[in-house]
Amino acid sequence: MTKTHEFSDILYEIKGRAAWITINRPKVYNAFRGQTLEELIQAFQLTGNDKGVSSIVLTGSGEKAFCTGGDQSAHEGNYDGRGVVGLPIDELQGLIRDVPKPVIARVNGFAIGGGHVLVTLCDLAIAADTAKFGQVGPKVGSFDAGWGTALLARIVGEKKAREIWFLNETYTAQEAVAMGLINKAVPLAELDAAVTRWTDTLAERSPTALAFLKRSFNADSDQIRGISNLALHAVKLYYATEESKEGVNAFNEKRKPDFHKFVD
Ligand SMILES: CC(C)(COP(=O)(O)OP(=O)(O)OC[C@H]1O[C@@H](n2cnc3c(N)ncnc32)[C@H](O)[C@@H]1OP(=O)(O)O)[C@@H](O)C(=O)NCCC(=O)NCCSC(=O)c1cc(O)c2ccccc2c1O
Repeated sequence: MTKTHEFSDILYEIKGRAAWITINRPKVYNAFRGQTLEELIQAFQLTGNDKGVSSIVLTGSGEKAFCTGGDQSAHEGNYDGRGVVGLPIDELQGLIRDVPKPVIARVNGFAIGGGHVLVTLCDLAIAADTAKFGQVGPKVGSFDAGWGTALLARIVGEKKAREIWFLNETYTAQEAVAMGLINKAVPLAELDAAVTRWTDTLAERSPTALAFLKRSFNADSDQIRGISNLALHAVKLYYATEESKEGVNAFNEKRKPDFHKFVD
């Protein structure tokens, strides 16, 4: 059975025992603005309370992007919504951790910036072999530290995590499997079938056992929440600087940033 709910920036569908949450802003490569995060938060709350749902699939619409993080066209010193930096991103990230059901990232294209952090936070991740992964913070005047750095380091190792954040290269789906960031890469045409195999399997498992297992994994890394919170307030201060604004402006003007004129 497929049930749907009405949103503007996302799609929310129940397929069998799985909730599929799709960021639906393909023109900006599924970047999120304040409204997108409000809707994602609502959708995760809906699924959390739905006893008929065994697992949650988070994805992006189209074939270009899973999610490219904050919408840079809605970023003027701060983003356009509520919360510390104009995005209630800490609430969404907390919900992905706290919802007592496995969350699967279905990575259909670029997972960049805040989109990369979402993949890091999801319990499982499966990607099309065309997907690309990477961090851009120091290129665009931002950083999403805490879950984005410390949890990433637990997953891929310290050296790799530092490489990802400092050099801002993009990585293929195969490379993401090799570093442990995602579980599996499959041809794009087989992505939905592969995700559905996992959601069908999860639907056969004991929901209570899954919930306790998720909580047990979380308990071991939950102090990272404090680092994330601290970093979010640090980013707010950073966004007020000309150095950060140079990164956002350069991305929107499609040019290379020149950060050194602000720090030399
Ligand atoms: C994803 C890319 C590597 C793709 O590059 P490519 O060259 O293939 O394509 P284009 O660059 O031309 O992009 C196509 C098209 O999409 C638009 N677009 C892509 N990403 C965004 C975006 N994030 N916001 C707005 N628009 C976007 C692009 O402008 C093009 O539109 P046209 O109309 O010209 O066709 C590359 O696009 C890329 O690197 N994108 C990422 C850009 C980025 O800066 N992302 C935000 C990083 S910061 C962040 O995500 C973030 C989020 C948080 O929630 C935080 C919370 C707390 C602290 C920090 C946070 C934070 O840093």
